[in-house]
Amino acid sequence: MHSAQDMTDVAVYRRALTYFLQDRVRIAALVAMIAVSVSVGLLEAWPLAVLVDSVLSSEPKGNWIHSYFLAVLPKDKPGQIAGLVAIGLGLQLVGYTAWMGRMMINYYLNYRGTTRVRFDLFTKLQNLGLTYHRSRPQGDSIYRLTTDAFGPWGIVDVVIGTSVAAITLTVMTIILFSRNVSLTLAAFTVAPFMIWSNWRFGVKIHKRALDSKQIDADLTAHIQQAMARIPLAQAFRREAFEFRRFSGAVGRSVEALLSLNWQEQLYPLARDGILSVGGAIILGYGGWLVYRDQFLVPVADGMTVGTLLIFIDYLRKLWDPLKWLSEFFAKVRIFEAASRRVFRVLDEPEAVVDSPAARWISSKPRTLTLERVSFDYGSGKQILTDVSATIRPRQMVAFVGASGAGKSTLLSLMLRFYDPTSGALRLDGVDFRNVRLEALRAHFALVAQDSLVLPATIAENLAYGRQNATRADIERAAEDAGAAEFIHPLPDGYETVLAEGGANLSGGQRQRIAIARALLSDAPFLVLDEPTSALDPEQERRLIETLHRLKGSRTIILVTHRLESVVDCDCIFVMSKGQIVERGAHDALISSGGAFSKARRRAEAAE
Ligand SMILES: Nc1ncnc2c1ncn2[C@@H]1O[C@H](COP(=O)(O)OP(=O)(O)OP(=O)(O)O)[C@@H](O)[C@H]1O
Repeated sequence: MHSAQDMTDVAVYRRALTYFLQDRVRIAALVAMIAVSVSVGLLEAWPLAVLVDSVLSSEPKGNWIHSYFLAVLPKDKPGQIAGLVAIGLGLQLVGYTAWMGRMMINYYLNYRGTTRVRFDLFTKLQNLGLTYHRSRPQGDSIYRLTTDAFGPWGIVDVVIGTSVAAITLTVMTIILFSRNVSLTLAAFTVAPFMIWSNWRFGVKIHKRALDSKQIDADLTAHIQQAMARIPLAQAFRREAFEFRRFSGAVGRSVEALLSLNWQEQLYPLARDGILSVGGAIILGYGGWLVYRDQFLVPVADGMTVGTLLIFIDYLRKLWDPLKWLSEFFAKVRIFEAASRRVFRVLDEPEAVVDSPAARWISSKPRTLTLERVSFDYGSGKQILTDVSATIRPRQMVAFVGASGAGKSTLLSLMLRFYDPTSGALRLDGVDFRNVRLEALRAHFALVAQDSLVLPATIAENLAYGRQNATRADIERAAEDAGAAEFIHPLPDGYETVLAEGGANLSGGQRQRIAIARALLSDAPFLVLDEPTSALDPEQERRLIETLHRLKGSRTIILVTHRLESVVDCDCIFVMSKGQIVERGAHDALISSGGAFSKARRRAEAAE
């Protein structure tokens, strides 16, 4: 399959259509509804024409269309009048029903198809690696999911609408020409102006509406960022600066809206102006033709009042199909661009994928081996170089080293957020790349540096990694992580709802929630990135005790700057510039007098 970048337009349309193929029956129903409502629209004016020309006239002047109406009407005049009223009402009723059916099927197809697009896109975004997500603002993915996802339906809708418009216009033109060629030509003198104004306003309004939407999205993002920056702005007295930025964004939004409103007001003005001129031409010229054919030089098949009424009605009905036709290219381009943005993400290669040979392995304590692992984030700058290590089941090990040494990067490889550029990570000798991703990740419970908490209850936060956890499990994990002591005094306890980003918790409390969440998961490896950075010495001591207690049941991999917390680890890996430069138990490292012992001495001196 071609990637979205080099897909031809037709290929994009075809791909858009695939999202609606399973609704073919409904698409057929939609086309049927459209056919009914268009036909009713074309017939609407005929009962009046029949009434004027064939029923009320002393000399009936109807044509073959009239004869169809008359065939179903009674022979007496009152009966014919009543019959035409009934037909008129019936047509209205059928027209409204078909219109309603058309709109409901349209909504249904739109929402169902767009939901499928969104499901695909959401799943893809979830599978795309951190390299993708970190290289783009979050707003980009949100925009694709919320707005661009409507692109494929937009294409289908425009293609159906334009095809119907072309057919309607053709039928209307044939009927008009069959009634009177010169009046049809006169009526069509306003068609170029209709096309021009539809094209001009259609494109402008559409573009301005999109601009305005984008500017509003920017404004929302701006407000979100400004709210998050309030403490910073207050601390650095930047309120006036923030206000200027905010008022600038609001100003742009107002300007965009005004510019859109202006075009929205001009459009009906232009439309009504053109229709009035067209109406005047038909009334003037058509009126004269009726006078000529009926009174001046009467002719059998001449212009009648009824036909004039049809012309006046059809003039208004020309507007919609011409609008569809004149806007086709502009509209389809916009939806095509939106669809391409969706397909581009769907075609994005996934950095980390299950290979066909990947197999399922059960989650249990296993030996983790790093075998000459090297890695760079794609910029060419080597972050890890030839890192080798073996971590046996139920060991507690620590990675220590200066900031930027590559410790967190190494943990990311353990969760297979990335694959190494060379070398391999193995579980019981099996290369990570040969294990199903889900099975692999089930081995690891991560406490990341940022201690992410969700805007949900504390209990839901803790059970995020283990849906079937009982209240007893949750409380035990909270107890072990030292979180229970601040949860219990809360009025709603475990049912307390946490604010977005955990704003109603201290940094240490957030960290303990994240630790409890990891403890609650069944994963045999507990991977902790700086778990004690926000804890006070007492809390840190208790957490280390908990980790020691867990040592017998799980493998613990700790990344820390707090060297006193690694004293009892089975092995300490000292990292520098992406390499392991020392390794061993605490006492052995101290007695070797290397980098670790120097750092430990410096830390003790600082205390
Ligand atoms: N997503 C990324 N893209 C590019 N470079 C990155 C990315 N994440 C980290 N780096 C770089 O990789 C190097 C190692 O970073 P890493 O976070 O692994 O170090 P660390 O030892 O965990 O540091 P700290 O102790 O401060 O957390 C740093 O130079 C950092 O700038």
